[in-house]
Amino acid sequence: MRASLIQVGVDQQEPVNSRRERVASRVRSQADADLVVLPELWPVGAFAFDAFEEVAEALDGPTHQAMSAAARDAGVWLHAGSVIERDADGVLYNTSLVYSPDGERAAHYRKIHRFGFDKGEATLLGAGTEPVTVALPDTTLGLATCYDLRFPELFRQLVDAGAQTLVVPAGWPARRRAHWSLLARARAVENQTYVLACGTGGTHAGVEQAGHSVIVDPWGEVLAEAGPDEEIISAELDPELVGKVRHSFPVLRDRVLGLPTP
Ligand SMILES: O=C(O)CCC(=O)C(=O)O
Repeated sequence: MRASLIQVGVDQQEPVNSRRERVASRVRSQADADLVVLPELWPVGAFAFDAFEEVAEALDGPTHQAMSAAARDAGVWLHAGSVIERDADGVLYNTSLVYSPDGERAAHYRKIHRFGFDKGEATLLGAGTEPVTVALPDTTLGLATCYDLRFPELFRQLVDAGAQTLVVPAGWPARRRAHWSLLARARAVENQTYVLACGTGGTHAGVEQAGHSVIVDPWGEVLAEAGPDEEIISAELDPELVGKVRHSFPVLRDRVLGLPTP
């Protein structure tokens, strides 16, 4: 199973509509992949808070239209990264979208852990409340977004629900790049899963992005890693490797649950 991560360079000089078309054509260029992954909030930029209201869209909005068509044309499963979603009550969310190869939206996931402490996303957006897994023919995806990467309990919940490939779109800042790379590998090792961590490149809203998207296998080996700018990385995933690693080194079996509070 071939996975491609498109590390989109987000430049605010590029109009959102142009970026949508450009990214859709990059998705179409990956027709030899089974699964294509895009980053967090690539239409607007994860730190372009001032633009969130303006670009907010319904679940069937312009990004949905473009990504559904691109997935169908390429014949791939597409994790289309995330958009600023506006729901029927006017609440905004950071929402990831997943499409099947026939262009149907297979799932959406509203980011649970909002970043910014008392600023930015944490004050502008509503919080998701539901972990989401998506069954593909060869693997089950567990969905998380950017700051979620710091919360291992969410990933354990996804693994308990059957996730074998954890997908993490992000807009991670360059100044904490070491955390990004470390946590992506840690989530793979501790959960014995593939991790597909897809960030953005370039600089937007004055925040230099880490880039360095990475594909990690269930033993913690890095199969592919991007540099800082727009780039596509790919790797072959062996759907049987998750089971093999869990069988030969059965750490998950040794979990001790329900310990008393000290
Ligand atoms: O946790 C971090 O250091 C970065 C998180 C972030 O940028 C985000 O969730 O948008």
